[in-house]
Amino acid sequence: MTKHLLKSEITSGKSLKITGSKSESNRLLLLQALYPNITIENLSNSDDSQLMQKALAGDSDIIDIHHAGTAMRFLTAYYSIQEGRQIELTGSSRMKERPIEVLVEALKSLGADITYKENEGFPPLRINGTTFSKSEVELTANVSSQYISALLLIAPSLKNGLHLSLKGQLTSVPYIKMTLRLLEDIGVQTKFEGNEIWIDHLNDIGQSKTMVVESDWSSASYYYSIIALSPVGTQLKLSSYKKDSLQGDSVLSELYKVFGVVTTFSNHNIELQKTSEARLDEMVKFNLINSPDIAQTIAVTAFGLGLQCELTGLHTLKIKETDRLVALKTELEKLGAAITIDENSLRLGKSNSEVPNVAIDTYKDHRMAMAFAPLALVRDISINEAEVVSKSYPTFWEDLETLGIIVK
Ligand SMILES: O=C(O)C1=C[C@@H](OP(=O)(O)O)[C@@H](O)[C@H](O)C1
Ligand SMILES: C=C(OP(=O)(O)O)C(=O)O
Repeated sequence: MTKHLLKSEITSGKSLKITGSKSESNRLLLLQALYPNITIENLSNSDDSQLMQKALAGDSDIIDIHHAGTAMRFLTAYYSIQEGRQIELTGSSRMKERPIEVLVEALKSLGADITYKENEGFPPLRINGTTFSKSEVELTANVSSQYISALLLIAPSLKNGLHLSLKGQLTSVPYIKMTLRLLEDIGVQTKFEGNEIWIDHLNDIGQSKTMVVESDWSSASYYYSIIALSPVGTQLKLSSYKKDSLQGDSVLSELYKVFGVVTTFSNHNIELQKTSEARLDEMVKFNLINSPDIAQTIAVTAFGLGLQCELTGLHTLKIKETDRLVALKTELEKLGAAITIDENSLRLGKSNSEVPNVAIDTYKDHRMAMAFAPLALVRDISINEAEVVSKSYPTFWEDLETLGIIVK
């Protein structure tokens, strides 16, 4: 379905409650399956978290996790240690193109029994659950941090815990730290020094423990963009957020200052306010190696404001829901932007922003749809296959309408 967004202003002073973090939720769901005394509050209502929850609750021997990357990686590790259980883990056609070899080889070196059903190095996988014989593992850390988090999540269930040696440059480090913080919160001893991580065994977590998921910062990015593209003085409140976040994307509160957006934390809310115009002569430069999921939002904000920008640290973008570098270039160019990309970066030059009637293609990528929607603050814009947003944020379009954006 295509959504047509008419050029609109939002009503200042509104509040929205954003669903729980998909990353925290998927980690906690896996930990809950291993340690049933965990109760989760503010769980994400995203498709990805529902798929994860359904997989863990069922006893099917074929599990299809569709488009959910974290679920694919975390469940690969989980089923590897479910002794006696034999499953096939599969996903969407795009999932079958997203590499998983680094994780599978690491698990196999620990004793896992996993085979590739179609192409070497890619889902679908056949997993025969077993008991691991080893507790030391080495793996490449520059492809996806999800492989590392997957191993960390099952590590306390292993008889002797786990020692991981990470090779190469680490990518998406805040997601590794999020996993470690959640493990610590349920009572697991962890140590992360240089490129080495040690996780102790934990038999059970004792008394029941309630874990409250903070709302999703990646979802908040679209509102940072909306406020950045709004007139000075416009305000918006989002809940439930905290200053000491586990989510690396909370760096938004710093990064968006350059676009004139100031964040105030109070009482589990963040208030975003546009306080000044962004300077048109400034080239915005960010390295997003720690927060790859907000690259699309930032590129589109800069374009909407008529700013030039240079984003680096983007080498993981090409193996996400789509090749996000190519998708951004193609769609921003339709709007008149001057874009160059390479393996690791994107440069937005001076653009011709007078192009009328553009429909943005989303390539089955929720973040393509949501990143381009804020352009409705400065122009009419259509978004194709708009339903893709449900991967992480099912009520996105309704929430935009609540703010006053006209969506048809
Ligand atoms: O662990 C996680 O929850 C995630 C890690 C990141 O992936 P990479 O480590 O592959 O960059 C991020 O892009 C993804 O949306 C969620
Ligand atoms: C990359 C993402 O998710 P995943 O890797 O879990 O599919 C995302 O949500 O932007």
